[in-house]
Amino acid sequence: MLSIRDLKVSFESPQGPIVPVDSVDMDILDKETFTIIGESGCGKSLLANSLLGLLPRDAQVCGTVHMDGEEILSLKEKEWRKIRGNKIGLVFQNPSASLNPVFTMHNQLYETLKYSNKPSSRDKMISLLEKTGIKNPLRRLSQYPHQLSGGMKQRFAIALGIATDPEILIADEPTNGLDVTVKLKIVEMLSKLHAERSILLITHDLNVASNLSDKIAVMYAGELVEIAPAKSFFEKPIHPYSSQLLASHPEKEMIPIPGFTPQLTQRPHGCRFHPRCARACSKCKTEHPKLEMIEGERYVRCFACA
Ligand SMILES: Nc1ncnc2c1ncn2[C@@H]1O[C@H](COP(=O)(O)OP(=O)(O)OP(=O)(O)O)[C@@H](O)[C@H]1O
Ligand code: NI
Repeated sequence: MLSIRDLKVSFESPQGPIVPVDSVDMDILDKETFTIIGESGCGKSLLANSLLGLLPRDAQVCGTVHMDGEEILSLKEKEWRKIRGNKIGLVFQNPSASLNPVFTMHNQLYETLKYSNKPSSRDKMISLLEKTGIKNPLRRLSQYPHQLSGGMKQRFAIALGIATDPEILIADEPTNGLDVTVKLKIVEMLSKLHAERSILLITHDLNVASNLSDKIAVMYAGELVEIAPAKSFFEKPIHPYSSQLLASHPEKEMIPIPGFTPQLTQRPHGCRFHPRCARACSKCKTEHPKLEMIEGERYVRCFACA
């Protein structure tokens, strides 16, 4: 459904070009929940935003993204607007900041639907709110963002994301900052939506990832280092970074990964993870591994594992 090849996002910097997203290859299938995990700053949000034509002005992007056979990366802004919302929906990372405080829920939904030429009847709006688990939808429609709790705002942000019935929904940290009970409810609601469309989910939360995903991609220093079906990934992560990331989780052994993620201007030669990797050999210090298929459906970027 969405096929990404050799996607790169780069910027000019005083120290020369930096490449926060580097040579990403991945496919998101129909009705699949594809989740990207990885430490802060590894390039997850820039990757997601490049699929929406929402990169900062000074970003340079290359590679290809095909959606249902059509290349979308090279589209002009006017054409992007037709895709954004209609074919690709977005749940903003921070609903408190993205919801307009002077508009009621009704107005915001109305604008979103009108913008993409979708019917904006009250019944349609009520069913969207019901679908995202918002109780008393009729009363809620006349309220303003400040009258809603954090969890309710997040539900509403998801309602806006799916309002135009996109084929794929991109949700960047949809449970960030929510308390545990609210988070669980949002996860439950997202898993219901999952049957209807593809979802690209970005999260730091490994519980959320394991509950919702069909596939997991692990990103490190701008590159995907592992792609695997979620079940086999959590049973047996293969890339050393993946295993260390899982082990560093508070609910697991909580063993921190030694060292730091490299700065964008000082990425190590060879495998980008080698300075932090317990299994690194001399080849890892000099040669750059490719993402290779090792078992059906599993891809790993590692000399020690391939
Ligand atoms: N406009 C920009 N100009 C230069 N560098 C940028 C720009 N936007 C982001 N970056 C850099 O690109 C890297 C990746 O950023 P990105 O926001 O994609 O990370 P992330 O994986 O989503 O992190 P987080 O988990 O904290 O949200 C970061 O090091 C960031 O500093
Ligand atoms: Ni991010």
